[in-house]
Amino acid sequence: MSPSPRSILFVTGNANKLKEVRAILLASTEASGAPAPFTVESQDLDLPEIQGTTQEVAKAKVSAAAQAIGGPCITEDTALGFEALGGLPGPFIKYFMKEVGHEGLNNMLAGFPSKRATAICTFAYSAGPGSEPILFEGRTEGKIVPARGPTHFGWDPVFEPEESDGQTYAEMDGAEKNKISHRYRALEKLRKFLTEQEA
Ligand SMILES: O=c1nc[nH]c2c1ncn2[C@H]1C[C@H](O)[C@@H](COP(=O)(O)OP(=O)(O)OP(=O)(O)O)O1
Ligand SMILES: [Mg+2]
Repeated sequence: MSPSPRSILFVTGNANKLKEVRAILLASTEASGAPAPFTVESQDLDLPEIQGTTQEVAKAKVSAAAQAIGGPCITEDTALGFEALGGLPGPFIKYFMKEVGHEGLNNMLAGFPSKRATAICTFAYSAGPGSEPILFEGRTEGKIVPARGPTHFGWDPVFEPEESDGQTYAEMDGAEKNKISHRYRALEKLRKFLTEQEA
């Protein structure tokens, strides 16, 4: 009989992230044929998010989460960087989305020849309060386009990945997005780390 998998606490207030993380882990487990190395439980905490690089933001967030929880946990930060703007908005994309929306993100690039953008996902793992966070990063290259597709999840309608045959993330089937997404690529690294830790 296989032991029940360890449960990892994912501190996030974003239900779409949690849904994608669970779907990606399920698909990886099915593909490998091995039992799930871990399951994901979630808790929503209102954590301060500092200014800085994606790595600095991710480390500070998971450290605050581990402190608040008093134990091991993971967090995830998503950034969207525009080539023409030297990587901005980057980790500040949430505030840009809220204030200027899909149209504003497009207008920000008017006058720049390059519409290239990189979606960056950074998972951070902390073994507990005071321990040094470990980061797992995934990137997907694409471009910013006028919004197309359902508007359920953030900037999905304005991001067209290079590997998508001309569809935006929002137009893609969820399972297809999860095969090439920034989140998938970062989560694969985290999954390998946690699987090796178990062994
Ligand atoms: O795959 C994605 N496709 C489209 N939009 C996305 C995606 N992933 C995050 N997003 C949005 C949500 C938020 O507007 C910003 C990231 O901000 P970020 O701080 O990482 O997320 P959050 O505050 O919603 O949740 P959390 O409690 O985990 O910090 O980009
Ligand atoms: Mg956040």
